[in-house]
Amino acid sequence: MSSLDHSIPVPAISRAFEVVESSSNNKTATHSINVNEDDGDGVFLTWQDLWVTVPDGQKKGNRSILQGLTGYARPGELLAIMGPSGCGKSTLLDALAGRLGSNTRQAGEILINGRKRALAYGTSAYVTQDDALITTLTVSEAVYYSAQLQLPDTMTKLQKKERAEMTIKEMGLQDAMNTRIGGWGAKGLSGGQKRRVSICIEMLTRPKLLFLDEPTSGLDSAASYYFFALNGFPCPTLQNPSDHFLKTINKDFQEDIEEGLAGVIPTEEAIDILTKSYKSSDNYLQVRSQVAEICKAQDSGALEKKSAHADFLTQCIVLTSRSFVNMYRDLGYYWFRLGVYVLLGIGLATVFSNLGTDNNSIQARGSLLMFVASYLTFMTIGGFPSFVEDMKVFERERLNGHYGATAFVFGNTFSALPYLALISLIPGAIVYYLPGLHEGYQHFIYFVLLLFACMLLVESLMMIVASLVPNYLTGIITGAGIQGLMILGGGFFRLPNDLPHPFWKYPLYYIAFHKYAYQGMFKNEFEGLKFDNNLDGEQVLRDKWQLQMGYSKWVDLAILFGMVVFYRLVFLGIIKTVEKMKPVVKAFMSVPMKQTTQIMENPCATPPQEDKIFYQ
Ligand SMILES: Nc1ncnc2c1ncn2[C@@H]1O[C@H](COP(=O)(O)OP(=O)(O)OP(=O)(O)O)[C@@H](O)[C@H]1O
Repeated sequence: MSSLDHSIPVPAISRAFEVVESSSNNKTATHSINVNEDDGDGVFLTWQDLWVTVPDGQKKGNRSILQGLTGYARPGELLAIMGPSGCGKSTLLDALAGRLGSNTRQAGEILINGRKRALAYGTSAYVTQDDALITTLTVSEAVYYSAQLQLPDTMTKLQKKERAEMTIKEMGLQDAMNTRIGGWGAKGLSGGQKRRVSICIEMLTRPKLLFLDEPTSGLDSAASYYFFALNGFPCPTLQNPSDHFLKTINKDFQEDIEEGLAGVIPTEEAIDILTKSYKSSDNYLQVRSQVAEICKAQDSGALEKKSAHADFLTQCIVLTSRSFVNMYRDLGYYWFRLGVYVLLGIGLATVFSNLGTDNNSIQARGSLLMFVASYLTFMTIGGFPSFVEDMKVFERERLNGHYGATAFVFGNTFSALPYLALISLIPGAIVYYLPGLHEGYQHFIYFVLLLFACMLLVESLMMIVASLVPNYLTGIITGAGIQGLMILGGGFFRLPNDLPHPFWKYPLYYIAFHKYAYQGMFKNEFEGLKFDNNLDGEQVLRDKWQLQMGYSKWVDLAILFGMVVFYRLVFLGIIKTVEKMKPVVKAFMSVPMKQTTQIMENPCATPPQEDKIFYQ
């Protein structure tokens, strides 16, 4: 049996509890590290004199979040970290898991089995505070899709399904298996159940080391009880020990506490007493000697390399299928847009009814086509919130190494194609046939293909925006702003020869996809048409719309599809670059601490050692 099997159910997270060391701020923490039972090749994690600082915007120096922490976690143990909000629990967990933000500086030593090394895929897993889950999936779907992605292809589909079901049961979620996770606007699982789904997904590979940021837990802390009692802060009878300890060291509500909750000693003083006492206690010495012992004993300890996850093709297929189901169930992704497009199509058809072939119809046809190529495609930004949600799930799964960025881009692109085809075809047919645009099914097919390419392009553009600005409001404004500029420079509102040369003509007119969309649509519409006074369509294209007539409408369409590929590659490039740059920025930021200005929050804190190595 895998070592993990003993520690799966969530209640186990709150059963064992040990404070290894309080920080120099004297704040213990509530997050947990679950280290699995030793089966001979378990993971020993030690950290010594761990410092993390961030730039302090106001004081132009650095602010220490963690100050000289030392501790250890052994296989088969569950370690919970407690403390008031904002004291640095997540930061400690991030530092131990090698996930600190790029603006942080880290010093100290974090060792795995006595050595500085990165954890191989499947050896550790991290469950963050936010449950970034696909809300439209049921529990069993979410876990099974994840099993297909994470588990190697040497396992059959049935085995993966069994592993998923077993893990769901181990997490006590069997009654909610067919319940959708739910989110905004659609209640599904409770907050605690969502946490368990997140944990369940990370348990699938049976990691040896599990980092849990705020699992639901009540704490049992006999050890800490005596820690505190000896220093003059005994836990009153009938009071939850963990509540008492947190109240004692919580500076945020100091006044209330001083008014009688914790006695007469001010919080700062209490923290000071506890810090000094801890630093001179046997416990502290024991922790340090334990760390030294572990490092010595495990110095040559090999870390088993876990088997690989599903191969690239499986990842692409599973991600496409998962994304397809999500898009189908998420009304905001395409269905709502389809409804609005149909209404707009009917609106356009009535405004531009009976176009005819008189000279007035030239302007009317141009305006109708421009509206379709610009405004209908512009509305694709309505799907932005769904893209952002997708990106959040991707980021979580990517950080945990579930699959590669290329597979994600592949899945996201291919799952969207059928929906985009549908929302191009149905409203496209209404807009095309009701007003009476150029007769002939070949013209209609071209029109729909071009609309499809434009929709795909705007989606690709918005994915790029989502990867750079993962915030609904700023993302939508950014996307709208970029498209607004492109529409202006596309050669309709100001004809190509009249566009001011700097910026608008060179380069914007040639970069904006609207140029190719207008040109393709206009050629498709006007070529072959005859208007009153024997005016032919080609003449209109050349003289009125100032189009470049040296190449066919199919070239415009090909350029648009080429742009789609280019945009998607840019999207992939951004994701990969951000991933690659993060460790570089982190390494750059991780300069020895003595070179930085310390803003010491606690006078008892010992300064960090200059020659410590930084953990990645
Ligand atoms: N990358 C960062 N840049 C700037 N400040 C940071 C960064 N990471 C953490 N902090 C700050 O460090 C402090 C500790 O944050 P952290 O999230 O570790 O606290 P926490 O104990 O986990 O809190 P909570 O229990 O509320 O989640 C906070 O004041 C936070 O604003």
